[in-house]
Amino acid sequence: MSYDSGDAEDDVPEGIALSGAPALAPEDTGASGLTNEWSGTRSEPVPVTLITGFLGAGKTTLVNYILTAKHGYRIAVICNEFGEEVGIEHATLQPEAGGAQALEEWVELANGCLCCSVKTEFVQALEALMQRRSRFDYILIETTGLADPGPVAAALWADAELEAAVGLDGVVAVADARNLARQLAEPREAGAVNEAARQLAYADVVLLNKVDQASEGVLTELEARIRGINAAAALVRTQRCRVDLARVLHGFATVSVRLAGDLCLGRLRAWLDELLWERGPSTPDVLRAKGVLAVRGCDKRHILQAVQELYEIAPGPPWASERRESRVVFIGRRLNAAQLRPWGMERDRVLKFTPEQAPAFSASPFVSASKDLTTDSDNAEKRLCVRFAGRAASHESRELHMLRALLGAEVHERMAAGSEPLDDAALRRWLRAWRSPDAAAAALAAHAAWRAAAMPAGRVLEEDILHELATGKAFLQGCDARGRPVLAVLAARHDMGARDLAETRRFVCYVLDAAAAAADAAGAARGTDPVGLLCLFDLTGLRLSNLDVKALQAIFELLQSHYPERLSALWFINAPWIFWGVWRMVRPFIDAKTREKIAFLGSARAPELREAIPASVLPVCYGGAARLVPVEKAVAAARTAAAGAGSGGSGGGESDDEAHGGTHEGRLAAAKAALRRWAAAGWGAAQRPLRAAAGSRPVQAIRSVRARLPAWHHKPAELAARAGSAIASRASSVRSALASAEARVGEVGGSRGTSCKTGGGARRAGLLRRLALPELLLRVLCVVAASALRVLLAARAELWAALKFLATAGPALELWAGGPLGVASRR
Ligand SMILES: Nc1nc2c(ncn2[C@@H]2O[C@H](COP(=O)(O)OP(=O)(O)OP(=O)(O)O)[C@@H](O)[C@H]2O)c(=O)[nH]1
Repeated sequence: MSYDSGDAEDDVPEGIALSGAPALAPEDTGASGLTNEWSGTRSEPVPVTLITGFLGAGKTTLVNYILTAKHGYRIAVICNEFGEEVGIEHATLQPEAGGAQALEEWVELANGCLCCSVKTEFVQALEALMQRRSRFDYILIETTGLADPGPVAAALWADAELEAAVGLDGVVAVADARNLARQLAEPREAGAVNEAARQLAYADVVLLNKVDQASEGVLTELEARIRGINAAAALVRTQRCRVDLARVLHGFATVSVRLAGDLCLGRLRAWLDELLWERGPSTPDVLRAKGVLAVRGCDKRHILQAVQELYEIAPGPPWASERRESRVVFIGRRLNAAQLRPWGMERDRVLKFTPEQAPAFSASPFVSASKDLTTDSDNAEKRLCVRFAGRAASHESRELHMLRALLGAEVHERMAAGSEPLDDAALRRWLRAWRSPDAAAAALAAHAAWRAAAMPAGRVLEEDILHELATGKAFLQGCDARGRPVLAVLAARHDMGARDLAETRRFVCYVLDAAAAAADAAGAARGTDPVGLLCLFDLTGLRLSNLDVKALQAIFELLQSHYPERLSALWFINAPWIFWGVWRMVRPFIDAKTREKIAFLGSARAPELREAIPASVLPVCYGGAARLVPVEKAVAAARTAAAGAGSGGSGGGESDDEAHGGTHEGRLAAAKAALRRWAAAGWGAAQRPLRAAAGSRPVQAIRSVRARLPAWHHKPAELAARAGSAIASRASSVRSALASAEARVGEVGGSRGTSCKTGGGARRAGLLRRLALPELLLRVLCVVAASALRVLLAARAELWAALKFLATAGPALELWAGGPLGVASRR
């Protein structure tokens, strides 16, 4: 559809839409109800409709129907057959019924399924087809009954050239009313979702076909099941796939609009907001708009770029001597004269449209997003985002849909129980990490099972990570300039000899859960998806005893398997030379995507830190003004805030100290804190004497101490102040345990024989501790060895000369000595 300009531009009334594709008269509207609005301009993308459906559902019947209906399109069909039956589909076309009149190209792909084994051939076939682009207006792809439409649709985006040449117009799933229930019930291996469900999940339109073969009751039931799998798809009952083709083939139209004179930018924006955001079944569906604008009071041209709902208006080069006018091309569906004319014909509407007339739009967050983008016209990254956001969004929503359909109710329940509800943002993270709905669904199911087993309480309890918390090595600050929660880890406070790897893993989960919750809260406050976290892994003062390959591997393994896309950046700070050996061992276990997020900063005062993190969040040790916030304190504060919000603020006031102070529990806990203080050298050291003191029930004794140590044990100052009186009053048993433990410490000393650890672990720990002591010596030795090597290398020329001299002087010396040297010397 287009509006023609006539011959002379000057004859054109101001604001009339001009040029474009040859128009079809209303009579060209076929019985199908479809109006051909395809402009035929060669550079525009060809719409592609993917027809999917289980075996025998009626896909070929639909293709036949489309080819024989009156719609004016010239159609290319790519047909995928399974096995060797090439030619059968083509033969089933019905020329006697006027069939194939619209058929311009027929490509068959055989010996495999489009979504897997012949994907490459599919892309090649499509590319070859595009060489003959002028012969057709539309492409239909009929998949095999077993194909998964996801990978086929994704293949259209596989290659930049193809992406520009074709556009996925829609996915149509044909469902067989007679057999669908049975097809959906077919079990698949390892809980996989069967093909029929996949096809429905991916569809934009579902044709519930063969309605003549099912009762009304069955049809209603099937409709409910289809809605359960894909509520967003249009659902149409059909017999022999006879459907209003406007619901299946949409087609794109191109309308060019020209407007002489200057535009008021604010009012144009208001109009665009309405056009792009207020979409309805009968309003224009603009997929793309681009053009040049003459803006009132500005000597520069303005460039309009719009992709689906997002648009950008950026200043371009200045106007020269040519006439100032605006020209815009709209590409989309349902672009007709009546609805697009306001922009062109009713210039008054654009020019006289007051901002008050559009209050609904100004409240829209998207409007402000658009405005943000327009203010930063030089930002190429943003512009790129705008350009591709629309297409990416539709692809992603399709995949989200699929992922939701693939996940069972059990996974949803488990995730909710594990304090990880599967909202859209969470699903998007898993999709981005695993790249396909299938892989994401499998990973999510495994994750939900892991989390249910690892955290039966739904979260890591502080009492299960007491030793790790006591080290005081993890801190959760506020958010950086990009809204990323900042996590700081002081690696020098990690003691490999004293840690228990299982507890360290729990601790990592605790910290990541806290950071993830902070990211979610920040996202919710902004009204956007949460962003990832920025982790500062500070290696300042690292010693051999802090080097823990397994713990580092555990961090990356957990991040990759259970916290996908939660990490935005990981900055190692001040890595000393001893770290590089460990890094070399850990690096192969880190996937490429995570590796890209890692950077090494040479100093705690690196400017990157101050650039990325506001001073109010950046700890003092990195040049900021903030205090380090221990992660458990951040968690407690978040919980108090949540409890306050939940109970109107009444329940959040009581601190842990107050809760425990004065009670038996409080005093006992204080006594344990004294134990902790006494055993400040590490939990491992505390366990040994305690075990000895507890006599025959060491495990129970240790458990009871661990269980009773409250989360607030990390406040040594307060606890130490109370410990004396508490021990004196009620906790006599603990005191005696302490006394005997202290006595025992003298006897046992560093005895490894009484360690709670397994023999191998304890020996390693002891070895490392011993290694840690002569660390300086080791460093000196290394330096000496390196210097010696350097001297040897530098003196190699002299050495070589000396050897040559010996070789030549040897015979002379022999002569002088009266025989071989050896003989001479023996004599
Ligand atoms: N009764 C009835 N039969 C139908 C209907 N639609 C299609 N059929 C018949 O169902 C059979 C299978 O239809 P096709 O269009 O070949 O199905 P298909 O999905 O292409 O089959 P495959 O290519 O094998 O996956 C044919 O005999 C059609 O005539 C319908 O609405 N009612």
